[in-house]
Amino acid sequence: MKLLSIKNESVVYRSKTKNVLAVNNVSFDIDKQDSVGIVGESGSGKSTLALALLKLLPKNADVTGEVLFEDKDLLKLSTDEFNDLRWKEISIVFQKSMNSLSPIHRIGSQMADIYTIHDGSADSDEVKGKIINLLEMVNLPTRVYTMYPHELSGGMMQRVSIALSLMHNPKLIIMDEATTALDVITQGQILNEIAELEKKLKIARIMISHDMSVVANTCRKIAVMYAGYLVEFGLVEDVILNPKHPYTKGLLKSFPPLKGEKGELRSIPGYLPDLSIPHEGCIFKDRCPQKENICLYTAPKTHIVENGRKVMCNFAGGDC
Ligand SMILES: Nc1ncnc2c1ncn2[C@@H]1O[C@H](COP(=O)(O)OP(=O)(O)OP(=O)(O)O)[C@@H](O)[C@H]1O
Repeated sequence: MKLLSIKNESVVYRSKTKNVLAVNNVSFDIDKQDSVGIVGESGSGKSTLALALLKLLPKNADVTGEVLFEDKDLLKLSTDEFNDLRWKEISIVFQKSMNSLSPIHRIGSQMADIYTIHDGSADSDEVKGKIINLLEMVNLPTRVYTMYPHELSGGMMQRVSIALSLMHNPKLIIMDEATTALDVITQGQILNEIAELEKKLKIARIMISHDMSVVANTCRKIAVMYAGYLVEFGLVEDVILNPKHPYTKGLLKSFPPLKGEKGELRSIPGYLPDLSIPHEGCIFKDRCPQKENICLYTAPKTHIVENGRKVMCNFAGGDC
């Protein structure tokens, strides 16, 4: 059953000197309890896409399209209507979410304050019980309740951020590079915990990551973004085992393989194009090892190939 449907979402950052088309006509759906990882190199529009869903973009960003969450178009909600929904229905964890906490107040009291903003009816014992339960859920000891932010390690801090995001039982959680800054062991532990919590709490997840292997190991579907476009979307096993877009193929070669022999890693030559300059033909043409003349002048359509998989390439074939 569909939870979120992103339809033709575009985001332009406007300034006096230029307009940056950071997200270009992106569409995909997320089912209830589904998990979608968004990958792509730095500057490809991953965070902009996700922040637009939560109305967290700066004022110079113009968002168009539709974002249907259940039946509500998030882009049309008033600020009050949206504030009601944020944390209760959709929440987000950033790489450094904990930086927004006060260094001079204990974790427990800050979590309680955040809890009561959205549910003023709960009494203080009830709130404390709920918070200690949340801390346990993310494998933190009860003593964290009385600790200050500076007393926690990076992994503990991200666990507190995850506990905060789960506070009001959201249906969707967005993780924007939430475990990137952690060491590999802590990252692995937290990702496993998240997978278990999702099953238990029936939550869907959007996971933004530079790291293909993190997405491959923790998500059911993958969305590959390049220069603001969704160039490939599908089930992780389909996309990883049989990538169809040349950018996805390049991206996969630049990460160690998940299984089997470790081959030579190759980065994709060239750079992202300047997103403030209109382009002709395929956006990936300057870096594409498979380009043909058609790619120089014809913008590729998004083809639907199999299992709801989408590929935006002139040579993807299938129905469009
Ligand atoms: N506030 C802003 N004003 C103008 N341009 C912006 C703004 N924020 C982002 N951009 C531009 O939008 C494009 C997409 O940026 P975005 O941060 O969404 O990419 P990303 O894939 O999430 O990158 P990263 O992985 O580095 O976070 C980039 O060209 C970026 O320079």
